[in-house]
Amino acid sequence: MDSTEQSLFPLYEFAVNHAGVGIHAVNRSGRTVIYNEKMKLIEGLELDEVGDRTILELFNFEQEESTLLKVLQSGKEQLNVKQTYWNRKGYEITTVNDTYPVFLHGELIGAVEIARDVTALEKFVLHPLRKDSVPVTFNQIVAVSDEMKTVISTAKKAIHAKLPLLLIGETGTGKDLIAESVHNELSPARPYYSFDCHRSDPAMFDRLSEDLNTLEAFTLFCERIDLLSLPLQQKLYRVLKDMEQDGRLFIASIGDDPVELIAEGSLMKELYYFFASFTIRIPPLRKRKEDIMPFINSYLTRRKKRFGTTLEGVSKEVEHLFLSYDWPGNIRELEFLLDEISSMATIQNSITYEMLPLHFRLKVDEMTNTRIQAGDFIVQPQKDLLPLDQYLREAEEYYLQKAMKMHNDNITKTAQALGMSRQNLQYRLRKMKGEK
Ligand SMILES: Nc1ncnc2c1ncn2[C@@H]1O[C@H](COP(=O)(O)OP(=O)(O)OP(=O)(O)O)[C@@H](O)[C@H]1O
Repeated sequence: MDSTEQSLFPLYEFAVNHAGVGIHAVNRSGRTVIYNEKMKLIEGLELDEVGDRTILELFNFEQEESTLLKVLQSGKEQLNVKQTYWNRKGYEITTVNDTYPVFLHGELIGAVEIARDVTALEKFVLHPLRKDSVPVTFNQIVAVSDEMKTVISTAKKAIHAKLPLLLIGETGTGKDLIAESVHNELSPARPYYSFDCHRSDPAMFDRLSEDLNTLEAFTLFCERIDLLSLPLQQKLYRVLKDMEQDGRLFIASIGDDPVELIAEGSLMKELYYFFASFTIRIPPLRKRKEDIMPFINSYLTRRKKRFGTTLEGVSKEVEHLFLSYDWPGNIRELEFLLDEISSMATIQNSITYEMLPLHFRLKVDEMTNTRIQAGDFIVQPQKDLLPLDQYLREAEEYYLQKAMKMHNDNITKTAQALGMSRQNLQYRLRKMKGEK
């Protein structure tokens, strides 16, 4: 390297450190070599913490979740990947990342990730009812399907019983809304505490008991207790046991079947029993598609009232797509999509296919093009052969879908039948749905 190039280094360094996007570069073996100021802010780390660690040591990533590692392994760029994860301080972060492999003389020497922080934006768009600062009540919950009607009527029974309540459901199914509605129906005047287990550290448990023990009556909602480590679950259990008394209502939520969570060691049995006097299972949206259109109508009406937008409905084609799609992120995913569409709409009355964001169109196109049939795997002289990779991928997808169906979508049983770990099966299913 000549001295002119060397003299440019301080300029490069300055530019990298003052860039408005996070920049993280790793070398061929995954060790961090560049980590700029903005990345430090996004990920809540100090530079000396980054030191000489690999990214797997730095974050609570599963190996397959890190885009930097994926790019190092594949040598292919990954653009516009949305990633939500928890950094080492336990804060939830959402970024949109572009990750590139870097080659020198044709040889891969590392990878660079450029991250835009959208955490604040996500939080804002993901809680529109709270955005309106209207206290959440059962009236705001869309419940047209029989399944959701049962959820609401059971929640109302739990209010009368005044017993702890456990809400079980995938992410985005509305557990938070139900907890808040229960509280507001029972006694809106008393304090409501929502304790976000994703983001808590041991010190927060001491604060929780200090703050709450001074109060006679309150509602405490512990959100996603299954995301706490077992030692912190034990700590929470002890804090809660000390707090139990009349006038205090405890609600918790978990993201998966409790029997499975206990069996795999992610949920402490005693903590489960503490909350399980009443349990309510909120089915995923794909199992109650009757709620999709009513939710869209209620969303558009609310938006029209608030922002004077013109959108009033969706075209037949879009309705058909929405009803065929599986909504792995449940109502939250649908709401997020509607936020995206309505913020781009100008004078339209109806959401048409052309107004759907590209990422969603790609997902549904893939879904409609790849309904794989058993016959697709029969080798016939009149049919072109598929490349082996594609054939194996499609065969795997077909086989997993069948296996899941045979076991009523139960991950543990399907994984057992297929002789693989639950995590491995979940990873393959996520990959199949196109989630990163
Ligand atoms: N039945 C519903 N009616 C109206 N809005 C809903 C309904 N279900 C969910 N939502 C909306 O979807 C979003 C996600 O809901 P919520 O935060 O309650 O999900 P959650 O099950 O608690 O998810 P997580 O487990 O990720 O915390 C919220 O913005 C809420 O407004």
